[in-house]
Amino acid sequence: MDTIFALATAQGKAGIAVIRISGPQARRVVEDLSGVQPPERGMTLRTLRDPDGNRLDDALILTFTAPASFTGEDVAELHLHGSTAVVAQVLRILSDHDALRMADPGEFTRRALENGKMNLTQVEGLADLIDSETEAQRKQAQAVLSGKLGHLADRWRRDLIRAASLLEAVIDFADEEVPTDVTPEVRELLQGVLGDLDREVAGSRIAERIRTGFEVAIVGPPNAGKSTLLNALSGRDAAITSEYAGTTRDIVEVKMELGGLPVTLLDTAGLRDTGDYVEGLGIARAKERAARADLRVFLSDTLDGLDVAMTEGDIHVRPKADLAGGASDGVSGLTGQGMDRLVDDIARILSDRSSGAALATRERHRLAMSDARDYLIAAQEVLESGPERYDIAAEELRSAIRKLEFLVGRVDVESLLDEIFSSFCLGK
Ligand SMILES: Nc1nc2c(ncn2[C@@H]2O[C@H](COP(=O)(O)OP(=O)(O)OP(=O)(O)O)[C@@H](O)[C@H]2O)c(=O)[nH]1
Ligand SMILES: [K+]
Ligand SMILES: [Mg+2]
Repeated sequence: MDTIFALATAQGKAGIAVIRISGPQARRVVEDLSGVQPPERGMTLRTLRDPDGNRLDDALILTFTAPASFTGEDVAELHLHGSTAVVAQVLRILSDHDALRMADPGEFTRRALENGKMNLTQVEGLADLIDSETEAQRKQAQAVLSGKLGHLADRWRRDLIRAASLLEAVIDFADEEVPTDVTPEVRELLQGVLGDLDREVAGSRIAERIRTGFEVAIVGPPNAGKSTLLNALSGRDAAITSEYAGTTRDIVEVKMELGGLPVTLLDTAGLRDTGDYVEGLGIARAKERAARADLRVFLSDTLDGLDVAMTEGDIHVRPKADLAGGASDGVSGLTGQGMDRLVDDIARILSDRSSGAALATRERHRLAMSDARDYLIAAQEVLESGPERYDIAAEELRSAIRKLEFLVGRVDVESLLDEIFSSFCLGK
């Protein structure tokens, strides 16, 4: 096994930079750099030198011994002064060391997976945690990282293995008197797992949304003040505004955090009949994206003639509240009137929906679980036609079990790994 190294902290100037080294030669490398054998496990302050004895930096060195480390291998961390020059020089010296090579993206985590330190869903949770930008994303990623989805899948798997072995026992008795009727217990086990799977599959789209962000589209007629509102909500001049109707054509997207949730706000072209070819293209885009968005904010006096359907949970708010006087319940991007309430409304609607979020946060999870569910439903049907067909029911159960094993990465994962790890950055 190669010993690998990489900068674990972000590129650029900082108080501290951490270089991580993992593999059988980790301690030897530290000894070469510091001139002293590091403790098996612990922390020391040492001066690092290049092979010619030139001082590189004073570093805090952390050492871990296999298997009690992140990767499950011997690991050393060099906590350096976070100067780009120091980091560049130490990385250069490490590259020249014959026992080392630079890690591939995600390689530390891949080793952790291969050494059984985490399962596949936890790896995904870790990637999400590193990417998380909002409170909801952080909490969701930490739940996945803590192994909750994996534990759930393991419980389902145990129950299904129990059900399959009950059926197998009857099959083995084929020509003799069957000791007991196993159907009730198998039925109960299948129902329990199916109920859980239904709930997880149902909540997985919302969970996926928390991971990737909710889309909120602002729609309305031209000159309603959509772009002005987007700018006010995002606190920057993201979209062009003007008194000319038909200013916005392309969709303008702004990512922001609303009530702890990740939201991408969409500004869209004003909806109207137009003879202008390019404006017409913009309006077609507006309609298409608005229809796909998770939530629409209709900024308009009337909903008539907009040609975008208002669905349950959407918001309708009157524009230019400042012109209507203080009593208006509308919103004004120009003065800020009504904006707090609009933000609260959006956040409340999205967080109500988020309460049903599953632990499954990816399409991969959803597909594995709904496949498992299909096999279980098939098994249920076959089960009711009696012991003669138990062998078929057992086969369906085994297929369901394989899907759950796929979910946590017990089987058939090689093809998945490259895809998952390629999304990691270097040093993770
Ligand atoms: N009084 C008042 N004027 C506003 C308000 N919001 C926007 N305006 C003005 O209305 C005009 C149109 O604003 P925009 O933000 O460009 O409107 P829009 O809905 O994006 O327009 P299109 O992109 O053309 O569809 C500009 O002159 C804005 O300054 C508001 O809340 N109150
Ligand atoms: K305009
Ligand atoms: Mg606009």
